[in-house]
This record gives sequence, C-alpha cells and structure tokens, in this order.
Amino acid sequence: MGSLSLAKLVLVPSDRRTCSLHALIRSASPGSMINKKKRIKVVGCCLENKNKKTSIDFSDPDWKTKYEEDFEKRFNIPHLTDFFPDSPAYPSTFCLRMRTPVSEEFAQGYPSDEEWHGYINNNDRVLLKVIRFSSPTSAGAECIDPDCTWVEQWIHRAGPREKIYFKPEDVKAAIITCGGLCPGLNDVIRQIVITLEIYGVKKIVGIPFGYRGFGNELAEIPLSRKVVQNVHLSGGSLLGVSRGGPNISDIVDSMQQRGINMLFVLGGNGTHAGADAIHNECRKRGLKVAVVGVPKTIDNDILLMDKTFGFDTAVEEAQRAINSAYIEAHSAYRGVGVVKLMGRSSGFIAMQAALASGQIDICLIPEVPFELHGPHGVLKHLKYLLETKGSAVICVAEGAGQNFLEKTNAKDASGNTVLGDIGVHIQQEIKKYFKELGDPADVKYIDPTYMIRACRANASDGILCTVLGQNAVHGAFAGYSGITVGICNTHYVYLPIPEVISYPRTVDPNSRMWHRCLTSTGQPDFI
Ligand SMILES: Nc1ncnc2c1ncn2[C@@H]1O[C@H](COP(=O)(O)OP(=O)(O)O)[C@@H](O)[C@H]1O
Ligand SMILES: O=P(O)(O)OC[C@H]1O[C@](O)(COP(=O)(O)O)[C@@H](O)[C@@H]1O
Ligand SMILES: [Mg+2]
Repeated sequence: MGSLSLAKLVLVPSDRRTCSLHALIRSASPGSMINKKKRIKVVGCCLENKNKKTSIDFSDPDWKTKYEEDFEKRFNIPHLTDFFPDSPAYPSTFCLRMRTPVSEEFAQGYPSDEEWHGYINNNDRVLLKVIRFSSPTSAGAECIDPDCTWVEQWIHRAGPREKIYFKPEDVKAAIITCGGLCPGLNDVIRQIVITLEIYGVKKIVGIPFGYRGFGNELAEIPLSRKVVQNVHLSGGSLLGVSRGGPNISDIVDSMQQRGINMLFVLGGNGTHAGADAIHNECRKRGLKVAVVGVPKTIDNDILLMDKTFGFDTAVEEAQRAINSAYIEAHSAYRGVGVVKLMGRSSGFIAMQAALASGQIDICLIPEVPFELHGPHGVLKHLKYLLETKGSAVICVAEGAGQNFLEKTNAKDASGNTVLGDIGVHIQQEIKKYFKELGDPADVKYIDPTYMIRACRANASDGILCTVLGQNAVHGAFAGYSGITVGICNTHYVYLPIPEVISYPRTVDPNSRMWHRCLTSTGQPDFI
C-alpha cells in the first residue's frame, strides 16, 4: 500500500465504508514514513467490506452514473409488492384533511386534493452526503474516486403515503423492545400506538421482554392510547427488554399463531439483524407481514444516521457524573476524577460528554489506542496535570483499553462479548502509580453506567422518538418491510436494514469531531 500510486487505488463504492482517501494518500505517498497503524486501518477498511467490494473502473466515462444507479439499488427499500405483486392498495386512512396550509397563497381557496395532499411521494429522496469535498485532502473527505468527484447518494424519504397496503381492520400490530435500555423507548412505543390508532388499527399488542416474549409462557400486553398516554414520563420500557431468546423460525411461528402482520422492532444492531431475519422468513413463508425497525442504542453505533434516539439524553445525563467527578477532584488535594461511560465498541458518548462538559482532561475511547505507562502514557500526563493544574478528570468509555484486561471469552445471552472493567483498572493503576512515586493522589471513581440509560428522554430525544415512531407506522402501512427509520441530515428517512447494521458505527479518529475533542481536553497522543 505504501508505494501504491493513486491511479491504481481500488476504492470501495460505498458511503461510510469508503476508505478515507486522505488516510490512503498519507499512507501511500512514496517517500513518506509508512505508518503501520494507518496502513492497518486502511487495509482493514477495505477488508471489512470484502463481501460488497466492487472495483470501479474510473476510466469508464459512465462510472459515476453506474455508481449512482448501484447506490439506488442498494438503498431500495423492500416493498410487499416485490413479493406479492397483486397486493391491493387502498386510499390512506391517515387523514390529512383540514391540515392544508393556510396562507395568502391560498386566498382564492384551498387547492384540491390533486394539487396538495400532504403525503410523501414514493419517489422523494433525501441526500445522504451533503458535503462536496474539493479535495481528497480536506478534513474528513469521503471520496469515491481519486478526484473526489461529487457523487449523489439518495435515500428514501420517510412519511405517510397516499396509498396503504393494509386495511386497518385486518391489522394486528405488535411492538417489541430488545437489547439494553435506552431513554425514549416509551416515547417511541407511545407514538407507534397513537399513530396506529389514527390509521384505525384496533388490535395493538406489546410483546414482553424482547424476543423472549415470543416464547409461549409470556402473555401479550394489550396497548391503546389510554394505556400509553403517560408512559413517556418515565424511563425504561413499558414492555421490558431482554437479550437472547427463541430462534427466528420459532419467532415467526409465534407471530403466525398470534396473527401478527405488523411488527415494530425497537433495538440496536443485534435486534435489527433479528428483524431482518424475521422479514426474510416471513417472505419465505409467503406471509404478508411488515417488519419495521426503530434503531435504539445509546452507544449511537448505527450507521448512516445523524444520531439514534436516547443518545443526547445519555450524554446529558453523563454531565452530572462528570461534574461530580470534577468537583470532587477539584476540591481535593491532587484530586483525580475517573468517570466510566457506556460504549461497547463506540466512544461517541464519552467523546460528546467530554465535549459538552468542558471538564475533561483525558478522554479515552475504544477507537483510539493508548498506553497507560511509559513516557507517552496516560499516567505520565496525569502527573503533569496534577503538577500544573492541581487536579484532573478522566472520562473512559467501557470498551476502551480492553487490551489491558484479562480476556474471559464470556458472552451475554445475545452473543455480545462481556467486557472487562476498564474504569476500575484505570483507578487501580493510578493509585499504584502515584503510590510508587511517593506522590499523593486522591482518586475518586464514578461509574454512572446504568444511570445514563435508565432515565427519561430529554426534549430533543422526545421529539426524535415521536417522529421516528410515527414514521415507523407510516412505513408499515405504506407496505414497506425489512426497513428501519432514521434521521439523516435533519430529514427523516427509510433505510434497508442490512445497510445500517453491516458493522457498528465508530468514532473516526481522523474526524473533525475527535480532533475537536482533543482540542478541548488538550490531551496528547498516548502512544
Ligand atoms: N445476528 C442476529 N440475528 C438474530 N437475532 C439477533 C442477532 N443478534 C442479536 N440478536 C437478538 O437481538 C436481541 C438484542 O440483541 P443485543 O445485541 O443484545 O442488543 P441490541 O440489538 O440492542 O444491540 C437479542 O434478543 C438477540 O438474541
Ligand atoms: O448490562 P447490559 O444490559 O448488557 O448492557 C450493557 C451494554 O448496553 C449498552 O448500552 C448497549 O446496549 P445495546 O447494544 O442493547 O444498545 C452498552 O453500552 C453496554 O455495553
Ligand atoms: Mg448493540
């Protein structure tokens, strides 16, 4: 890779998975020091997309058109008519009458239904990437070709359609919440129920405790506007959550027995993998079922979206812990505050919480390797901070520095690796280090892990949950299945599930946001 010329580069025709050309150039430029880490990153980037890797012949004058067409196909959202071409469509029961805009433009009377109806057209699209990079060397440039040509990547716009593919009286809708908790679950459940009722659906149930609820021993929870009216006022999930559960075939058997033909699945990467498998199994069995996901993860590790619901709230809640750690550290003689925040493989919460608080001196995330000991290690810098500032606060994501901890190979019920406790480890190492030096250090460790996700959604997440919940119902009634809802460049979109879960979204150590975080903390590289 080090001696590769740009012209020979084969880049992956994908969005986020496109190798950072900036990184490629730096690691490829002849004569430059070949940085092993960058090389690994770039190679890794291409390897992880091996399955979808397609080389583009940039000498083909039509490569751009072909790329855009291929993108349109990849981001096509599955529709019931793809599998049941004769499915009848009905006029929507989600009535927008009386919601015609009132303005001087319409002084002569409101436009007719043909001229304005307020529904989303199936051909409406939202632009996925909004920056036109003038050069591959621009910060964060994501380029398809060596010239960083502007390529349009359009995704489907979410919202109510004029035609629906289910008669409300024939619908039995089920809602399920899987994985860990996340602020806003109840808000989404509430909006799904309310919107279903507006369409005219009478049979709405909650499946208790995630996919486990499809086992026979747990009874469905009947849902209505009355039941969900105030659920958003508290955190958690009205329905309960869990990891693990029956296999896909048993889940679909159970759905068939219960007569469920609309399934709303709230969960993260694992849950969505399950939702997509359920969608495919339903197709295989010839069942006319709509499966629609709503991405839930405080880790914010779902691809392509501005953010997932609950993330903002978690960051906000983390401020309390950070502020307490700061006050403790600042009030103690040579005080050190350590705060551990969630983030299995993505450091978004730690990064954003550090940025928001302005009280963090050292932020450690899974994506950025670091040393604890040695001349460039965290401990040496901590010593410097205590000597110059008198106190310091460290914020560490739970998935960071796992290389320092003993591996157990333990898995949770969903198959996720059980992580070692990096917060406790760092706390112990700091104490040991200063004890050996004979210098005082007053270390206070705060682990607010479950507190940041068990709380009620804040206002901005409340709005996000509301819109996502409504759009999930619109998507199902419009006949889409195997899709999820999201916010992209402030617009609401439908995405095919496989595209958003092909790997967990992580913080790009070369991104402007991580650089901003480093600017804010003032921390050096710890390697
Ligand atoms: N690849 C998969 N295929 C089908 N179901 C899965 C898959 N991965 C996880 N699940 C199921 O999804 C649910 C939630 O998964 P988990 O990884 O714990 O949380 P999250 O979806 O929030 O990331 C669990 O019930 C788990 O059994
Ligand atoms: O203790 P639990 O319930 O397994 O949850 C811990 C995990 O939950 C998370 O919040 C992510 O959960 P999800 O994958 O379910 O969204 C991680 O940050 C953390 O590792
Ligand atoms: Mg997950």
